[in-house]
Amino acid sequence: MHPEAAVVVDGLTKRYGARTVVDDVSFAIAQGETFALLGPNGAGKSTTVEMLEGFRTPTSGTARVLGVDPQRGDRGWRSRIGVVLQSSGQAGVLTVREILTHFARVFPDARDVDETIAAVGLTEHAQRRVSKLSGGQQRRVDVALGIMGRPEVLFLDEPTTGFDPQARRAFWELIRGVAADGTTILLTTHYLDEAEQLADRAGIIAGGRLLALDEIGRIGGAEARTPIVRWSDAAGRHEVRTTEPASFVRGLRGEPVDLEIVRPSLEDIYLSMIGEVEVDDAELELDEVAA
Ligand SMILES: Nc1ncnc2c1ncn2[C@@H]1O[C@H](COP(=O)(O)OP(=O)(O)OP(=O)(O)O)[C@@H](O)[C@H]1O
Repeated sequence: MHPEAAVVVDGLTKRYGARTVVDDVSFAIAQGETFALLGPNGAGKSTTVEMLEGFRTPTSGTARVLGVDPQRGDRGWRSRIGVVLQSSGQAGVLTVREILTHFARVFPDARDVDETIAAVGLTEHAQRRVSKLSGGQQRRVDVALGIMGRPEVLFLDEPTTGFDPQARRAFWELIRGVAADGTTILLTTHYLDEAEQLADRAGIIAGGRLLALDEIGRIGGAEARTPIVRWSDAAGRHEVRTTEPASFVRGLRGEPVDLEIVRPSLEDIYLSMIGEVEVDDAELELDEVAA
């Protein structure tokens, strides 16, 4: 179906009892592509990623990573995959260099330990115990471990949670470098600017269902990105959506107060999509209560 794709997900579904947390999700990620999975808390992002990593068993549907069913991935397959889980469980008593040196031995073609430490900005802390690092610094250790084995496919589950803005930008640079080397990346994040900075394409998931799947600049379609003109006058605040904002503004009389032209951001589009699902779910719950 997608002979060249690094990741193929087809009808992937995960149920816990009567609850469907991933609901018939399908997408493919081409080799070398960076793909972002976006969605609110509890949407099913981590569950999807963990099925691709082979850590959870799908209820139905199929997943292939580098052509292999993750449930059947052997050590050879695993050495081609890099994983940064949502929550880390690093051995705190080891120093940054010790833990990376230890993991470097596991991979057939590991990166140089000190280069990797430098890439994640931890050179100054290389001799410190991981338990003594800040949350954001510990997260960088997780990222270092994820890229250590030069993976062909890298899974990053909320990699920059707890990073300060400077560290986040440094991380983006690092990931751009990893992507430029040809690595396929699946990223989950709550930071829409992070997705815009890094991803070629994105999927938006809510309530386990994939709501949108497109190039990052096209999510929501052209309609959703139509510019908005806002201004005030004696009658109040006005808002008009138009594909020709300049002509529209020229047609306004006098000097409109607080005039602005905005192009809806990915965040605006995302929030309106998620809002619709939440309204649907709320209606469903009300129906259930009424029934
Ligand atoms: N082992 C489990 N048993 C039952 N329900 C589970 C289990 N693991 C996850 N869930 C539920 O599945 C849903 C999806 O969880 P998941 O962690 O995939 O969401 P997420 O999109 O990654 O959210 P977040 O952004 O908060 O990390 C949640 O409602 C969660 O409570």
